[in-house]
Amino acid sequence: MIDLDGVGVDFEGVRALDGVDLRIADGEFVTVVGPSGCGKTTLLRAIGGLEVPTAGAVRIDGDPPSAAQAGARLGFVFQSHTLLPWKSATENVTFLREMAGEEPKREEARELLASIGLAGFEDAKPRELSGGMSQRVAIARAIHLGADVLLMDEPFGELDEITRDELGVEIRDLWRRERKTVVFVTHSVPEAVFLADRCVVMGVAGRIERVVEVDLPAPRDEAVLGSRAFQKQVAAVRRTLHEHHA
Ligand SMILES: Nc1ncnc2c1ncn2[C@@H]1O[C@H](COP(=O)(O)OP(=O)(O)OP(=O)(O)O)[C@@H](O)[C@H]1O
Repeated sequence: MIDLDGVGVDFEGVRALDGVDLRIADGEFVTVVGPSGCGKTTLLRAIGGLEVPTAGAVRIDGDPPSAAQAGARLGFVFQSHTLLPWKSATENVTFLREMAGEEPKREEARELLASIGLAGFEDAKPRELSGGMSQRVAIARAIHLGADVLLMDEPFGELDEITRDELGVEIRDLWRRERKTVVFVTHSVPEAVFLADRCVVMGVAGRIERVVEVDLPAPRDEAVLGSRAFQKQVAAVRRTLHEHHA
């Protein structure tokens, strides 16, 4: 359980987050959407313990995020690729555990890569991988680390729309298989709705305006993107965003 209680973050006169209350249950997929500068990244960083709140508190299973981080329970996936260029895809997945002094589990890493569409690329170097493939490696790395909370900041932001849609379907599948808790920041309303159980809509000035329960079937494929139910949910989130973005 992730628990944010009255969380505020100030940066030299800028209020990036203001009185944020949010609870995320284990195994939930929550997306955070909102206009540029509304505090999405700051919210994610506060959950991950990378930003210390100036008001309120973040708890992960009752502990501060630093405790969850120390136990390698948090996995980060960011927009730009953070792979080591001289290591293969498999080595990029295993190296964080090796750094922690563990025996590398290469077979496990290879299987994980294959399960997210990288069969045949296990030995490829990052320069041989497309942007979408690199993000798959970064996701596999977070899972291999044993993280049970995945914090994702616009991980598909630099990808073309078709790759984004494909990765969206895959990340939902992976989430259903692995039962991780996912907090996923995005600018894209359709992406936020497609992926989420709940969609946190932020407005200006670092506030949560509304949390939308996404009422779509749990297994989701590309066909969902064209459904009326999906379009209705997207419209509802857009309305909330525009109401609070005068
Ligand atoms: N380290 C920092 N120092 C000063 N101001 C900051 C810092 N980080 C963020 N801010 C400010 O806090 C506010 C929220 O920023 P944040 O990056 O969380 O927004 P965001 O919604 O993620 O934006 P975007 O979608 O453009 O990435 C912005 O006004 C930003 O300029």
